[in-house]
Amino acid sequence: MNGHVLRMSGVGVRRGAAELLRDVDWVVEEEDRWAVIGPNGAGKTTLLRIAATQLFPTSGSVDVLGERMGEGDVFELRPLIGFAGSAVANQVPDTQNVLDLVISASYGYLGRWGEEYGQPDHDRAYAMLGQWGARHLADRAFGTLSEGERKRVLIARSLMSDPELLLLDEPAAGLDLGGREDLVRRLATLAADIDAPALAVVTHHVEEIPAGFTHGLLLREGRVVAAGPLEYVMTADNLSETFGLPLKVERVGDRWSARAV
Ligand SMILES: Nc1ncnc2c1ncn2[C@@H]1O[C@H](COP(=O)(O)OP(=O)(O)OP(=O)(O)O)[C@@H](O)[C@H]1O
Repeated sequence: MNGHVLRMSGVGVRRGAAELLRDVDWVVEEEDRWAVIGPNGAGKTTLLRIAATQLFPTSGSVDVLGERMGEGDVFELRPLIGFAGSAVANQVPDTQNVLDLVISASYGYLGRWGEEYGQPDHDRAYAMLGQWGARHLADRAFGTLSEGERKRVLIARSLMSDPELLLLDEPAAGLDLGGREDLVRRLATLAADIDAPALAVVTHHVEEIPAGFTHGLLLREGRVVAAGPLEYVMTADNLSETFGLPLKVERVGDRWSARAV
């Protein structure tokens, strides 16, 4: 696997005249925990969908878990890549049972289609739901869950197959303050687990970067403003350029905050 979980070189995505991503280089190693930060429309979801092998770039090369995209069978890779976000949530029928949604992820499916699962699968699905504070939701229909409950169920689902790369697209979006802090704390616990997969979490807000995250990638209008260890990337200059306004950035303990000056 050359030590890299993910390597993008010169990646671009074009749709008509629009350049969604431009010349993106990004290397994720096994032990990395990345925050991908940028304003609305910066290309964050597009970037994550490429990493999840759901979208093929127009230019450049992508290696995921040792496979060059376009050369191997992506269906074999998919159970090794956990992916949660609104792109996944939007595909889940409202009537989908939560336990079935989680358990079926071990085979890369989105919901149950009559296949049989053993006791170990059930035990792991309950364990994953428990780890994300959602065990009590196992028998509910997905459409009846609150936004925060959906987020936690989808993260539990994304970990079901014991992936080597976990991609979370705006896991804290739409959560109230308590819900956000609970989620950020759970993500910090995951980040501290040496057996956890490589992580990449998309957010608009530096306040949502969990403790223990190691790297940051700042995106603006499809291009990388800065990428690397958080302490080097999270400067006022870099974040001001990323969001297009003068910002003051502070590190408060193991968390970050930013506000306009
Ligand atoms: N098929 C398409 N044709 C043209 N433009 C597109 C297409 N798909 C996406 N875009 C544009 O590409 C840009 C990047 O979209 P993307 O969803 O990756 O951004 P994002 O950083 O995740 O945004 P947000 O934070 O608002 O979710 C947006 O301006 C979007 O409108």
